[in-house]
Amino acid sequence: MPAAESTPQTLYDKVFQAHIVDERLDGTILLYIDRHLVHEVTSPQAFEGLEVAGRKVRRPDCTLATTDHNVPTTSRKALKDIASFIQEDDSRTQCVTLEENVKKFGITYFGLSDKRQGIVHVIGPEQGFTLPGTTVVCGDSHTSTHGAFGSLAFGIGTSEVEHVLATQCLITKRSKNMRIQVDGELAPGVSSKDVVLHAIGKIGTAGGNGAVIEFCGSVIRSLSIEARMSICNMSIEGGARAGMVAPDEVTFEYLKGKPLAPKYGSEEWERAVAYWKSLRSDPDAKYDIDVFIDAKDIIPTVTWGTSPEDVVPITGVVPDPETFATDAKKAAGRRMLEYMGLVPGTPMQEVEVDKVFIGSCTNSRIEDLRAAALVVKGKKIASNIKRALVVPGSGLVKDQAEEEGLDKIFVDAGFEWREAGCSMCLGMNPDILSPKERCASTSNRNFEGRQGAQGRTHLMSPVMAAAAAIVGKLADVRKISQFNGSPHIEAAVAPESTTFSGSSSSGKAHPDERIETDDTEKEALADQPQDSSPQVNTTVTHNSGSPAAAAGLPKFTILKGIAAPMEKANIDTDAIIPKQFLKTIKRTGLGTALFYEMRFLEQGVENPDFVLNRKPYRGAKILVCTGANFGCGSSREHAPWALNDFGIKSVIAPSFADIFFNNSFKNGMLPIPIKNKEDLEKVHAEAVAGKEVEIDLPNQLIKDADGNTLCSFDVEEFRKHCLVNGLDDIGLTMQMEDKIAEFESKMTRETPWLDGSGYLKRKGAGGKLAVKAAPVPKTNRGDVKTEPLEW
Ligand SMILES: CC(C)[C@H](C(=O)O)[C@@H](O)C(=O)O
Ligand code: SF4
Repeated sequence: MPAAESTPQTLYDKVFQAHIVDERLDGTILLYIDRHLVHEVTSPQAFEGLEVAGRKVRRPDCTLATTDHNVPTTSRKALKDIASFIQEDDSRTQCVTLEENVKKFGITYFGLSDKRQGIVHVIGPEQGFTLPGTTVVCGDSHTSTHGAFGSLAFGIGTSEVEHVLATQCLITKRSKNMRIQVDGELAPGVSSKDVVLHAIGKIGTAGGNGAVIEFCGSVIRSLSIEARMSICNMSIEGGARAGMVAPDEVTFEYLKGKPLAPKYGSEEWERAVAYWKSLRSDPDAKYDIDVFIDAKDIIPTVTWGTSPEDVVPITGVVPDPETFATDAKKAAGRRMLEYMGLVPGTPMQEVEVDKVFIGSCTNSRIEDLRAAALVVKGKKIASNIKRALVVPGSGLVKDQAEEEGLDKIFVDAGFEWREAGCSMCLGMNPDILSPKERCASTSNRNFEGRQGAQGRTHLMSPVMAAAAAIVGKLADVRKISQFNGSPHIEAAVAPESTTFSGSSSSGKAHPDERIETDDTEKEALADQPQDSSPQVNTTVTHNSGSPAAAAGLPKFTILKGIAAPMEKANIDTDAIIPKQFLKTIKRTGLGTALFYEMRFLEQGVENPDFVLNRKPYRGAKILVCTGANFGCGSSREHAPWALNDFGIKSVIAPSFADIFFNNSFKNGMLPIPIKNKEDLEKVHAEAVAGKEVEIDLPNQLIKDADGNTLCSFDVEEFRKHCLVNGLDDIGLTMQMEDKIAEFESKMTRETPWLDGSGYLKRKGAGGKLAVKAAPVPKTNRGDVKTEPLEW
């Protein structure tokens, strides 16, 4: 177990410190990853990279895969295999490719015929795969969800997925410590979703940039694990790398009997709990940013705009952009209201709704469904509601809800009761909004086009979405339901069978308890696609000759070219590349989809006003954006791939979202944060004038077309070293094999419960793994053979 440090540490410091494999003088850290979740959207290119390089998955026992984003949520009664079940070609290809990859690389996989399939952030906790004090990653921004257990959990891009698959490590830096303390008591009808929406409204979508947020205070302590997950889930919407809650009795109680947690009552369980109890911030620990929220200031909250920070209490009105602080904010506000079809001053409760979506990794767990069912019970959805969907987060949640009779309550009220998946949260599957349709949604992002092109999303809690379905407008749930306290706290307890009409509750406390621990390995392996199985579409092949996979990273030294100006703040990765283009299994060819919604009018006609459609910006190599928080939202590496493919190799902006920033470097691109307004304005002016700009990375200078220096910039030494030399950091990390193996031996001694104690036993625990024997990379993605032993 990690030794106690003398200086007071935060929860984040403790977990981070315990996972350091190696640290360079410049603060670059090789961090060990305990748990890796994999889904079909962000993994195909990573597996392809492994294959091309002849690398293996280092820790199949610590890797868990499922399909969630692309899967239809219609009945699976007729399911034979995924290849025949998914109609849409690209969605099918991604899912089939994942099945091929899990088979090829020996990874535990929950497919559509497995009750444990579901949204990746629902199934990890449900299985006890997520444990306190662990590092958890996934190629998905909402990995922050798992921080509710006191784990350090964060989203990564596809290149990092490949890095973790190959090395079980990541190259990273320390984050800042941020604390959000919520004290007091939640008022009746106020959910944990309201807490997090309120917090994001307060700090803004860039408020947590570069930081890990620890949520604490009496309100957080009073919440169930599921309610804490909803809060940590949306830390990413507050710009943070991760969100964490210190593990406590509530956490331990949740983990009892989970298939992949240490066996309850065993000596290992006792050891684990003793360690988990040490994972709380020391009394004098210092935070870089402190935020206090009084619970009495939180009432049911909804969003009005197209960014999660655009929140308003349900009792409020649509804000007037003319009252906003700056011209840029006024302009952004006007655009949002136009997009959302809203008029300033309209009471929020007068806004009519077309569709209702209860689901997503934020709010699709059993307590969410129980809470929404309490509101809906015995009522009917309003006649203007075109569709109301309830999409459980996993097959096990669905089963549990059905045992409690919740499905009947929803169906009787007019809701559709669906199968597990991401569904209308981002509409990569058939569940989408039509243009201009307005949705009351329990998901986490209200970006333009998120739930369907031109769709209008209002974020809210499950009980508020249920109320909107009943009233037909955004509604204050407190007016139609009686609450004794926070809905989440009430719903944490399984109802008696009499509580819900039609319930046949068997008294089982939690969905996953239905799987006998002894059978877990058998069950997991039973769902692995078999070699002879017709469900693997053999027409899907890995193109090992793919130029993208084999081309390597070009060296970045001097970049000179046209710079395109942009002014908008919070340009999210959904805007950089919308969801319909994520269904590729390649890294290339995405340039045509770049800024798709802004760049093209209806029917693919170019928007003549969009900067990249104008001369000379069609050939831009650089983007200069004066708005902050560029690349926020999803972890999709498709965003830098699209920029790169278009020809843009560097983005200059006041600040960047963390995952986009990382992803850019992994593709040989240079994101340059320039905080100094005057400096940024000088570069922006050159861009507006349509002149060339020169970026000199070795000297860290930005110059005008005549070679005059406009400003200097900062870049981390290690990142610069990799860019200038075109280095493949996977190869560099693999040269650290001895240190990684030594670290793993230590972990096996100190935290043995993390060694794949569940479905797949670790092969050769404590020793060196197959990675040493892997053939020398065929790829030239970096000069791994000639570089010194340094990373
Ligand atoms: C597809 C994936 C990269 C993405 C994410 O990272 O968040 C998705 O889950 C989303 O919610 O936009
Ligand atoms: S945010 Fe939505 S799309 Fe992304 S993982 Fe969660 S449910 Fe899936």
